[in-house]
Amino acid sequence: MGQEGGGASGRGRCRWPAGLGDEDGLPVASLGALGPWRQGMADSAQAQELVYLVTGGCGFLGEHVVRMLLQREPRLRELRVFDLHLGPWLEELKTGPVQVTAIQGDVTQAHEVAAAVAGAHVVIHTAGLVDVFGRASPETIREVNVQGTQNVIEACVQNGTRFLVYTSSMEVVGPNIKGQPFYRGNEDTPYEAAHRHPYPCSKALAERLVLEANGRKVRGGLPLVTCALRPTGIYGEGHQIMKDFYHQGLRLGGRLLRAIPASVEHGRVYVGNVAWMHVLVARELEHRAALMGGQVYFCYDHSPYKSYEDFNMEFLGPCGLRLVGTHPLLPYWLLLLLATLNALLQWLLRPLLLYAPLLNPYTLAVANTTFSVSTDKARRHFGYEPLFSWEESRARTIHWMQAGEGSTQ
Ligand SMILES: NC(=O)C1=CN([C@@H]2O[C@H](COP(=O)(O)OP(=O)(O)OC[C@H]3O[C@@H](n4cnc5c(N)ncnc54)[C@H](O)[C@@H]3O)[C@@H](O)[C@H]2O)C=CC1
Ligand SMILES: C[C@@H](CO)CCC[C@@H](C)[C@H]1CC[C@H]2[C@@H]3[C@H](O)CC4=CC(=O)CC[C@]4(C)[C@H]3CC[C@]12C
Repeated sequence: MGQEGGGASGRGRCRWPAGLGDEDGLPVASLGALGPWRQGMADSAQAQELVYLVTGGCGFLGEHVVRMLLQREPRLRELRVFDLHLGPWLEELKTGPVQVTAIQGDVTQAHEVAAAVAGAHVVIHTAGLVDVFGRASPETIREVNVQGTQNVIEACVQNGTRFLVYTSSMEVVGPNIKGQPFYRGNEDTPYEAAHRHPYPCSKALAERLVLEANGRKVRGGLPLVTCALRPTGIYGEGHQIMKDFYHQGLRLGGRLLRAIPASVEHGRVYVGNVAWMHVLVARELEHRAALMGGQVYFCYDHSPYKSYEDFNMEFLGPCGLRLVGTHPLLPYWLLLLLATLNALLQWLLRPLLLYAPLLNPYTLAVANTTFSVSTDKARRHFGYEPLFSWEESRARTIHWMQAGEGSTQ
C-alpha cells in the first residue's frame, strides 16, 4: 500500500531500497459520533489483553508514549519498554495494574529485538539516533536508524506481530539541500526531498522500509500493517535542546541573540500530542488497516507558526530570557562562515575530543529554511484531534523549564 497521493514522499537522493508503488484513492474514514479516544474509553470494560512494545521508550518522545499508553489504552495487559539506556522513572510505573517490563537492549542486535517482540501485538518503534550535530558517525546513524528498523520489521514478521507504528520525521521530506521552503504543506504537497546529511537519509530509508513492509505476511499468514508518523520539531517536557538554549542564554547574561529572520516559519508540535497520535494510530491500525496501512502522517497540533527562535521564546521568555534584535544581528554569510568553522574544528579536533556545537552548516540550513505543515489527514483517517491545546502545551513546557535547575524565577 502506498502513500495517499504522490507528494512529499521523502524519496530523495539517499540510496533507496526497491521501489514502492504510490497507490491512491483510498476512502475517507467516517468516524461516527464518538472519536477514537471516547471509543477507547468505552472499551474500558473490555479485557486487558494487549501486549505493546515501545522501542526507545526511555527517550524524550518514548517516555511520553509510554506514559500515554498507560493512561489511555485500556486494553493494555503488558507494556514492554525497550531501550539502550533504561530510565529510573520506569520503576514507579511497575506498581500499576499494567505489567511494565523494562528491557535493556540494542535495536542493532537482531536477536535482542526478536526476543523483545515475541508475543507482542503492537510495536511502536521510536528508537533512533537523533544526531544532526556530528556526534555519531554516519555509519552508526545508519546502523541504528536503518538496520535497527529492519531488525524490528523482521522480528514482527518472524513472531507474527501484525501492527507496527514507526516514528519517522519531517526531515524525511525536508528542508532539502536546495533550501526550498515547504510552507504549510501536507502529505501530498509536491516537494523535492533531496538530502545528503546522514540523519534525514537514514530516517527516509527506514521509513521506506516500514512502508514497504506493509502487507508482508507475518508468521501465521496474516498481513503486517504498518504506518509512519512524521513529527515536525518536537517540544515539551524533556526537550534537551530547549534546555541547551536556556543555559546558553544564562551564559550570555539572560539574552539570546537573534540569528534567524523572524519570517522563517518552523513547524513545531507538542510532545504530548505526538505521543497521543502514536497511541491512536496503534489502536486504530487494527480497525482501519485498509485505509491506514502503508500511510504516512505528519504530526501536528495547534502550536503557532513561528520562527524557531521566536517559538522557543514562548518558553524561554517566562524563564527570564530575552531575544535581542528584531532582525538577525549577524549577516547570513558570517553565520555560515562560523558554522563552517565549527565543522572544520569538529573535524580537526575529532582525534582528541568531541566538539559538537549546535551551529553547523546543516543546522543553520534547517533553522534558516521555512518548513511548516498544515494538514488534517490524521483527523480524516483516524479521528485525531490534539489532546493538549496550545495554551496547555505551553504551560506544561514552561512549568517543566521553571522546575529545572537554574531557572531564573
Ligand atoms: N526530537 C525531535 O524533534 C524529533 C524526533 N523524531 C524521531 O522521534 C524518535 C524519538 O526521538 P527523541 O525522543 O527526540 O530522541 P531521544 O534521543 O530522546 O530518544 C531516542 C531513544 O532511542 C534510544 N536508542 C538509541 N539508540 C538505540 C539502540 N541502538 N537501541 C535501542 N535504543 C536506542 C535512546 O537511548 C533514546 O532513549 C526518533 O526516531 C527521532 O528520529 C522525529 C521528528 C522530530
Ligand atoms: C542557527 C542557530 C541560532 O540560534 C539555531 C540552531 C537551531 C537548530 C539546532 C535547530 C533548528 C531546527 C531543528 C531541527 C528541526 O526541529 C527538525 C528536526 C527533526 C528531527 O527529526 C530531529 C531534530 C531536528 C533535526 C531538529 C534539530 C535541531 C534544529 C536543527
